[in-house]
Amino acid sequence: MLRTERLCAGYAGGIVLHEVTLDVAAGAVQAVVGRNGAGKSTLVHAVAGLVRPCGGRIEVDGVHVAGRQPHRIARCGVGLVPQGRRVFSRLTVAEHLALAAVPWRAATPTGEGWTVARVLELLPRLAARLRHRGDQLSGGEQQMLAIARALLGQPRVLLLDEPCEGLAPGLAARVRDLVGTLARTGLAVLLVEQQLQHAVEIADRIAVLEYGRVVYDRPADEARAEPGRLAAMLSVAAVAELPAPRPVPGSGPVPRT
Ligand SMILES: Nc1ncnc2c1ncn2[C@@H]1O[C@H](COP(=O)(O)OP(=O)(O)OP(=O)(O)O)[C@@H](O)[C@H]1O
Repeated sequence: MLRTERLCAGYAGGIVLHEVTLDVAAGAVQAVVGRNGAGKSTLVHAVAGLVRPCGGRIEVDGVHVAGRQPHRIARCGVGLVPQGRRVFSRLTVAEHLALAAVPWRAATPTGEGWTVARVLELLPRLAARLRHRGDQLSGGEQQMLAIARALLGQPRVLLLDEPCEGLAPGLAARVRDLVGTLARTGLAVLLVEQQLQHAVEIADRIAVLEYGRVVYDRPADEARAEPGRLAAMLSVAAVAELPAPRPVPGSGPVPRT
């Protein structure tokens, strides 16, 4: 669904991403972990069109999108949940959702488009906050709103830049559950995470970015079997073992978050 091939991107100060090749299948979560400044946000921004690539390819469902304007890439089915949520402090939840809704866009992989009603069914907490302004929401509610906004763009590829950053552990776990649930609707999810432990709970594959290069990219099961190697790559304290995948219901009703 999403493929970056030898993708290079950077800023006036120099190249940050060096020949990054990743494949994210529909229904799968590809986590990208790395230290501060490794280039994780640059990767997400390059895919979304916010940073112009200087080499390589970005394909969404086989269509080469690198270099297109962000709104055109969004129309190709790429949704971004940016780092720090970026909700508007003066707009209400209802106003955010109304602005984000694009019902004319192609349906999601399951054939069902995301409507405001469907999003609120998935995120009932937002339904109870419709009249609240962005600056009246908790961090977790803002994150839910940022995800809701991205879903209303009818993405087939969802880019999440550190969605659990700054959230209390319980809320962060709920966001991770939600990400797993969304992947199981058929979305291809590219999840940028600093916390290795968080990434392995929901990822199908784990890649490590080091100085803008992919130095590791394996199925999550293999990554879980070699926690020491990953910890060394990320220069984090040795982890005795990594958590098992979170059980995400594959069938039955969508859990409420
Ligand atoms: N707008 C920008 N202009 C110039 N340089 C930038 C810009 N944004 C990021 N950089 C630089 O690019 C490099 C990679 O930054 P990036 O934000 O992609 O890393 P990251 O892995 O997401 O880090 P973090 O985990 O701290 O968010 C850093 O050296 C950073 O200073």
